[in-house]
Amino acid sequence: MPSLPLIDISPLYQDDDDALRAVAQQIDQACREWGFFYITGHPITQARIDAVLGMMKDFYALPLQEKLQIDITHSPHHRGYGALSAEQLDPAQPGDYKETFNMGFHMPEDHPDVLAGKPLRGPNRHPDIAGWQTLMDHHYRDMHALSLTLLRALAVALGAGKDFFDARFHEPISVLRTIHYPPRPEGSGVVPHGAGAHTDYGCVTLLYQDKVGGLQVRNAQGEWIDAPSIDGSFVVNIGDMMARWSNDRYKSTLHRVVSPHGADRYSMPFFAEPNPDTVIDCLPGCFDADSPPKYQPTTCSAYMLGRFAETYAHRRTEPQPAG
Ligand SMILES: O=C(O)CCC(=O)C(=O)O
Ligand SMILES: [Fe+2]
Repeated sequence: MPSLPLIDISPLYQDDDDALRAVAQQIDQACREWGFFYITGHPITQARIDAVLGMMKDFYALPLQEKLQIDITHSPHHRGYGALSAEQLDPAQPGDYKETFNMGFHMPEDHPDVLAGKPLRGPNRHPDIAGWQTLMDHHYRDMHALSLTLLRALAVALGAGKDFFDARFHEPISVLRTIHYPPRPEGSGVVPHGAGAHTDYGCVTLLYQDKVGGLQVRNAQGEWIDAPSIDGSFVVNIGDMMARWSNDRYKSTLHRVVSPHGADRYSMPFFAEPNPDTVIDCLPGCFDADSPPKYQPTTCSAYMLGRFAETYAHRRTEPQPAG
């Protein structure tokens, strides 16, 4: 069975347009066929990943009451700690057997957008662990930079001009998330879902996963294939907003996480999502008379809020922030 493509993106750091086009061509093919691929040759070091993993293990080991000090269900900006079952990625299944920490693009309480109640804008909420905030802020900035490097290649691949996404991502609502999947409870006969089958909502996701395994991707034949961890890589996948932007030229592919057996699993997706007012409309090179635009234009924030309401129970009942 063919496995997911692996692309070395180091040529993107050469400041050479031919090298950019060569990588863009490989990414284009991977996004049309799979919507999923691995990248190597990126600048995030193993030492950084290990530092973040160490911090997150300390955080998840805290008593629940302490983690709930930054409960995401009390955050209009969707930041902080999500307890087991807070998210239900597959609405046909029970809540996901995982706990999470979400952070985004930090905006202080007195920022005009926050005062105006713009959705998904606000300050991050961090646990009180020495060194946590400095490390996570640093990692968020580096993952944002990596996502922009990839988005330049995607823009070239889509014929949009290499800077197309830069202006749309200068104050993004991208989310850095850490996830802990506890070992599944044995003996009850019920196997919980680590993460139910879903597509991601944003543009691209860059995922670090540890060696435990469990990520599965649905291929074009409808079969679930394993996407195991590969040393030094991130798994990259296209989200629904990019599928809309590209008129489904690029696939937003179903994936899920099988709850681990007898081991804790840790992962870290970075969801690249543009500035909230960005209009998501079919790109000029992605439609013609034979294949007209399939989707109505929307904005990034309208789209995201709609999707969160489908997967977080507390977001269906709470009034949504205006804006
Ligand atoms: O933890 C993983 O490997 C994948 C998580 C995921 O798909 C998500 O959070 O959207
Ligand atoms: Fe996902």
